[in-house]
Amino acid sequence: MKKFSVLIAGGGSTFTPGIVLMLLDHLNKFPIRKLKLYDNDEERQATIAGACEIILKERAPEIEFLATTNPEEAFTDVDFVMAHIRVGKYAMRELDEKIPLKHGVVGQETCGPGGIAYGMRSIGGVLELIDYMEKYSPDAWMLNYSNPAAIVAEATRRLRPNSKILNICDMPIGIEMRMAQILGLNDRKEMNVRYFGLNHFGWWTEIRDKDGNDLMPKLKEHVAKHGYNVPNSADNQHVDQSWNETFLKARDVYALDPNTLPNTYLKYYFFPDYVVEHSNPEYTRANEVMEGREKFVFGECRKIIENQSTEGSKLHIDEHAAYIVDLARAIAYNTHERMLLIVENKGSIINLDPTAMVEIPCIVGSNGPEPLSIGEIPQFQKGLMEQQVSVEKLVVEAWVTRSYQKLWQAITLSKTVPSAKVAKEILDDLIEANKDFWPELHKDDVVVSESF
Ligand SMILES: NC(=O)c1ccc[n+]([C@@H]2O[C@H](COP(=O)([O-])OP(=O)(O)OC[C@H]3O[C@@H](n4cnc5c(N)ncnc54)[C@H](O)[C@@H]3O)[C@@H](O)[C@H]2O)c1
Ligand SMILES: O=P(O)(O)OC[C@H]1O[C@H](O[C@H]2[C@H](O)[C@@H](O)[C@@H](O)O[C@@H]2CO)[C@H](O)[C@@H](O)[C@@H]1O
Ligand SMILES: [Mn+2]
Repeated sequence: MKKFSVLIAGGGSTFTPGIVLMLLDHLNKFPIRKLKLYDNDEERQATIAGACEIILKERAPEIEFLATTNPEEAFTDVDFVMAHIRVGKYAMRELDEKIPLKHGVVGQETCGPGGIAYGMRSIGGVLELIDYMEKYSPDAWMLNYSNPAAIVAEATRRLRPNSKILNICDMPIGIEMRMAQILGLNDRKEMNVRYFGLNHFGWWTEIRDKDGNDLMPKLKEHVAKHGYNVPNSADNQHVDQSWNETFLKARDVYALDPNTLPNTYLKYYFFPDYVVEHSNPEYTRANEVMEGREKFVFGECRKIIENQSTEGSKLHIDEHAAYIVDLARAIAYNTHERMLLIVENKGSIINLDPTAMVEIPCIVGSNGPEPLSIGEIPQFQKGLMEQQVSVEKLVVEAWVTRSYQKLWQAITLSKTVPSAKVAKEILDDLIEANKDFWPELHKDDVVVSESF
């Protein structure tokens, strides 16, 4: 069996140790000969890499390991790049969340103005990774889950149309694992799903068991009462109260269209007033993550390095992340696995822009994804999606043309923002905060108005 060389780009990520443990747990399905970590922050990556090296020595000493900040070393002789970078790190996530909130607008990592700000930072970072991959390992595939995946996907569609990048999100997987628990199934793979939308903006339209029985009625009954909250959840990723609130709020999101089951992220678009009322502008999700997951993961890695052993380590496998192995296997072994990916519409949704990047089921094989046909979508979703697709396209247009005007339009168009005036105030604050990361925007086409 061929063994693969894998590069994790964003090696210093809080998710890296969980993903490395997951890869080691799946070596029988996806054998690895070389595992490399790449990051542009040497110090941050060193802690994670120090621990990963010991984990590998203990569990799979035959795998060659390297951590580097040198792109040539990192990207040479690689079959798969697993990309999870966060340009600007948590310090910038905190501002993405707090700046809009200061203006009474949803402050969220990937939705609304925060997601737009993050997108303006991520585009350059992900393009850089693609260029390194194509230069040093032109046959490699990039499995990208760097956020905001919707904007990153639109940018790569437009600026690197022939690149071998697959954009994927684990939110539907996390929700499907909860659905399986609600239904009393052992595995989400016992369900066949139909789903359509954009990243962090979608709906399940059909869920059946392997015999074709409709599972939606039982799920709807649960979601109408409890959202996606499940007693004694096996989910070890979402212990924070804010996530439980998000899973519960899905019952109100569901009420908007009881024909479908929603992605949890829709709460930011349907109930922005509720979200703002329930946010603390001084303490957001970024603060929770910095005090929670980041401290925990880096603390555990330091202990492993200090003890030169993983004995007693509380780091756990990120079982959610097994979807990355499914995706790599689909490419490597032509498995034709059916997976939700973010791909160019190209007529899959008949009544939507063919160039929109949509999240839909695809059959994945060695040549990449073959999107399934979705057909016509209802007016409600069509209206919402057209608005959100336009936001995402305008952000990429703003980045490409360095246009303040386009970015102002993008923020104004977001369903989370009440007016062009508020959009402009948020934009001006975001520009100041992001001056080390965004391209400089020109105001050539901006008309100065004193009337608002
Ligand atoms: N698609 C999904 O469903 C999904 C799920 C979980 C996390 N994520 C994403 O994964 C990423 C990592 O999340 P995290 O919370 O662990 O963040 P993190 O800040 O802990 O890690 C990100 C790492 O990327 C590095 N980095 C930033 N810019 C870089 C560049 N240009 N080149 C190389 N490295 C760079 C940083 O130094 C940092 O070590 C984020 O983009 C997050 O949104 C996506
Ligand atoms: O607020 P965070 O950093 O905890 O989470 C933000 C991410 O949330 C989703 O990813 C979840 C995923 O749904 C779940 O299955 C598990 O793996 O944990 C992830 C992180 O908590 C979302 O899909 C990502 O895009 C977000 O970055
Ligand atoms: Mn996601």
